[in-house]
Amino acid sequence: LDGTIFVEGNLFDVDFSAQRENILPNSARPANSSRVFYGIMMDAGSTGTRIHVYSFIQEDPDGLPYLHNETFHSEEIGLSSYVNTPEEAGKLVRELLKVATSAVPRAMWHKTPLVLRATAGFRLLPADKAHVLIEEIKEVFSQSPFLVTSRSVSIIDGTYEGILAWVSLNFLMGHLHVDMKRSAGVLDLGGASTQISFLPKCQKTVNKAPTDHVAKLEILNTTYLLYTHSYLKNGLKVARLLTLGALGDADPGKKVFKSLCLPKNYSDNYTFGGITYEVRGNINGYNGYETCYKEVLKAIKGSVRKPYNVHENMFHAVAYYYDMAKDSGLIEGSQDEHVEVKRFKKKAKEVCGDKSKDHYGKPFDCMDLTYITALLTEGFGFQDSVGLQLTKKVKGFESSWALGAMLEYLHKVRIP
Ligand SMILES: Nc1ccn([C@@H]2O[C@H](COP(=O)(O)OP(=O)(O)O)[C@@H](O)[C@H]2O)c(=O)n1
Ligand SMILES: [Ca+2]
Repeated sequence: LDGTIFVEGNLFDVDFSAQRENILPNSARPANSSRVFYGIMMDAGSTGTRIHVYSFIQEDPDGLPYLHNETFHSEEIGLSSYVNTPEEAGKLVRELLKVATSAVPRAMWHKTPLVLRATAGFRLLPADKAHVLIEEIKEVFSQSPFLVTSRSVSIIDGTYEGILAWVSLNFLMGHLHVDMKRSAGVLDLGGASTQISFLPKCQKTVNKAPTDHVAKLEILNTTYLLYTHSYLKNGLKVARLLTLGALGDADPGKKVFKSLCLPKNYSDNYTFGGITYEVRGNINGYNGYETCYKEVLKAIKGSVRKPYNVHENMFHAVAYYYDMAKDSGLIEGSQDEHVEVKRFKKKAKEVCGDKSKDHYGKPFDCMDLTYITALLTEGFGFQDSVGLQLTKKVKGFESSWALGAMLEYLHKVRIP
């Protein structure tokens, strides 16, 4: 595990196992001999860039640490949208790092690992453009006072993202520390990709899954087989482009993309990943839930796969599942709420059928709610009566893959 590490501009070769000891410093030991340490994880998502500054307490050196505190800040612009202006991406990262310098005590800066993981927005960029952005971020990191290694900045693949979201949620719920049998599945709907992850209870679910839908995960010397898969382009914002038939168009500037999911008189520009598309409602034809449903299936049929027995698990639905439920009034959002799949359908029908409003301000609500309904039922095979736990935070902490990624970086979980 030897590698190269940058510390304040100097280049060293280090043994990461030794480095690991430095990450959990003796000097931070309180009287009760438990150790406190910090870790900084940036989430370069397709629609936002976030920083999580964690402090952990390590009581048993061989066990999992406990999460003590999290300082979180989010900016609603994805670094991948700076595809043609990398210096702007660098500026945003530098800005976000200020959150870390004020959250981590100065004496701990040089021992605190700084990590950024990018998801589907970066996966969709041409490799050379993604590389330039990553190099820009590495440059900003190397100038920071934190502990930066050759592993600090990378694009994670969808399988990792799915596993790490599962680790985060179940870590926060205490299942990893105590009873794995009570683990919950995770449905994560991002802007550009979507993940489903759960620990199958029946062997047949594993046996029937394609090999790339099953991943090994090692926690404290025990190996688990997770069902996990990430569907690139099935995030909410990219699914809009698929529904409009606009994704991958070489010259979208010259075309108008229409959908029966949009209000008839709607006409505007839609920008994603640094590309702008002209979109309109379809004046000809009936626009409502049924016709919209047929359109959104374009994004799902033939790509999203039903696990053998998806009903054996309880699922937490995070990210856009939560945000859309909250924004459309399906849940109050004051705390986590249990919502049956059919309530997404009911809400979609209500919004798509509401001709009294132009839906200006929220023109995509009909498309988005219909897509979520179709993804859950036609895509993953959930029955209407199944309840999902809509989750934003667990015990006050963000339920994001970022925490799992931090634990993986600290070698507390391994993905062999
Ligand atoms: N810590 C976080 C990060 C993102 N999100 C949600 O994730 C969705 C956006 O996904 P994203 O920008 O990370 O896109 P992907 O790169 O995951 O496809 C929004 O619904 C955000 O509110 C969240 O709920 N909590
Ligand atoms: Ca995400």
